[in-house]
Amino acid sequence: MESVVTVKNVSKKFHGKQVVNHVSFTIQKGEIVAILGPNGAGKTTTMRMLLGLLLPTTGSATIFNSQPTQLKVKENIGVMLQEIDLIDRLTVRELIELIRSYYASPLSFEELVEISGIQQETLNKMASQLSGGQKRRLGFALSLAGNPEFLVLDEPTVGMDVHGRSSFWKKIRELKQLGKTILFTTHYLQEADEFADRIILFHNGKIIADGKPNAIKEKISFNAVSFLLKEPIPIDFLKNLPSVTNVYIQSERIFVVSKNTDELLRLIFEQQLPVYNIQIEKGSLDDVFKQLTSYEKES
Ligand SMILES: Nc1ncnc2c1ncn2[C@@H]1O[C@H](COP(=O)(O)OP(=O)(O)OP(=O)(O)O)[C@@H](O)[C@H]1O
Repeated sequence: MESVVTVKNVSKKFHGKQVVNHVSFTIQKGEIVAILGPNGAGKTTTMRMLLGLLLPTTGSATIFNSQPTQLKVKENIGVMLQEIDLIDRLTVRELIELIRSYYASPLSFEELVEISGIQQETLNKMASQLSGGQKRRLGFALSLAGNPEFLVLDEPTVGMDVHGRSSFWKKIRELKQLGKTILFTTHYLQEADEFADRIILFHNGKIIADGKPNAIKEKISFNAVSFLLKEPIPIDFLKNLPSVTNVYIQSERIFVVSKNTDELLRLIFEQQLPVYNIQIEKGSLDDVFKQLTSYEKES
């Protein structure tokens, strides 16, 4: 198998604070990989180090076995960051043509408009006056201008409406069929689950899971009993019950994560805990993500 990306033991400290902590992964040709994690998990920082936009404190990152800053690498990757810098006083049409002109074998103007879903009436608008969703489409078109082998997309669908998202993912699938390698970050767990071949889950600057969406869900899925309280119960009391691995709160509902929910239910009834509206929860990736985010709020 041919590696497109190799990240080895990469760390980053900002003002003494470790935001990426010894991260390593490789990406093979043709893979679609999602980097998923709560706000501040270190996803964008890792992506910026991978692209050579930020120097790692330790470790190294290569693309096509070369430094990411080398021209031959840059020519072969398409990048769409969260903020796109748009040159003032250029229309969408002019901007696409300008970026195309930097490449020896660019995709045709028509192909870029078609793939990115930019509407004809948008082409003559000033690029700086586009809506959030239109800017993402333009960013997508610009990232594809050089017909790259490797695409790096930071939160690609933010600001897109439902129709925009579904046509975007349809195009990503077509690009995969052409053998392209794609790395994207997302906050939409469903998108990662549905469209990625593999998910790398980040938390607190570390990779906490890496694998196929199903395997990840299996690995980190959990069962919980959730309920509302008639009167307060100390969180520590719940945390110390047998089989309980975590307790967290969402909108007044207490979630008690347990390896054995039958046993937990028995204890709740036996000890006549002051709870009502009891539910059994089967954890999904979404729940795990919320759980991670709630850890963050606690810390
Ligand atoms: N240039 C910087 N200087 C100082 N701290 C930074 C800098 N860039 C990022 N950070 C901090 O590093 C941590 C990780 O940020 P990063 O943007 O990589 O997270 P993320 O997982 O991409 O989050 P989000 O989903 O919110 O974009 C955060 O605490 C952030 O405040």
